[in-house]
Amino acid sequence: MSTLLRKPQQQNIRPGVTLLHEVNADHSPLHYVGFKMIDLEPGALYDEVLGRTECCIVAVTGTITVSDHEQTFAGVGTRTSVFEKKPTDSVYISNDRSFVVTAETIARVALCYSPSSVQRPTRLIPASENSVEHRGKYNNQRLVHNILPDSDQTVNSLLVVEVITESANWSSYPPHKHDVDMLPAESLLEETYYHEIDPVQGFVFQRVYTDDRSIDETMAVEHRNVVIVPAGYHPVGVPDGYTSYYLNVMAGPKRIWKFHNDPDHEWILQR
Ligand SMILES: O=C(O)C[C@@H](O)[C@H](O)C(=O)CO
Repeated sequence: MSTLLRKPQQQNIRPGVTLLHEVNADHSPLHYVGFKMIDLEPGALYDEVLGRTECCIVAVTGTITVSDHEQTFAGVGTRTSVFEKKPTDSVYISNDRSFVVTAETIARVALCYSPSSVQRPTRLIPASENSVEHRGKYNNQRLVHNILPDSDQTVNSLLVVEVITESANWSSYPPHKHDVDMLPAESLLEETYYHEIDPVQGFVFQRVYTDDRSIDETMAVEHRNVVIVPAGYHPVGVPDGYTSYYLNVMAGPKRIWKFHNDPDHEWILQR
């Protein structure tokens, strides 16, 4: 049985609010990354008091209002499906603040957390600020929406990115890792993958493995599953006929994404 694959739970935590995933230091091997996925009915309300963690609230689908009790952002969210392949809006809330999310429509909301002690301003991250990249060639093509890339210096630890991989393509490939704090060669970043698949009965494969194979899990990942990457390489393969979406949350001791390709497979890039 996999220790890194999480299936969605259906826990009703407030009226109209369903918790699908909760990944934190109590329930996972991760120390720097926390993650929740919640589904909201129209009008439903989710609130939270942040301790020593910062939070990026991603309107994955639907439209929400987000308030930190000082500023309120209405109409947050741009799409009804992640497979519309356009960026969405997010809101950054710093540590030692509280927030409330209210659903204007049916909504899927990702809450991405990392430990933080220095307060930063609350910030709307509009879809228009996401840099969009088309990466890879041959059967290695994917579309990337950078929500909080390492070039954005307005937050303390969090890195957040969305990736859409077309049918019969690979992403996070050739396999790369970022699990050693050895800059400038490599940074240490833990990571979570929240997956969606179109159509929903599909699956993708994700392997998480280290050089010494102390971690080596190959998972059949279904719609709305989460994969935890405490360390190691973490490529994703998408079967023919299906499109993959995932939302990555990364954090570590230093806020820089410096990865190391698996030397056995780096030749892929030379073609
Ligand atoms: O380029 C990709 O295929 C996406 C990955 O880089 C993904 O965001 C990741 O693995 C981050 O470490």
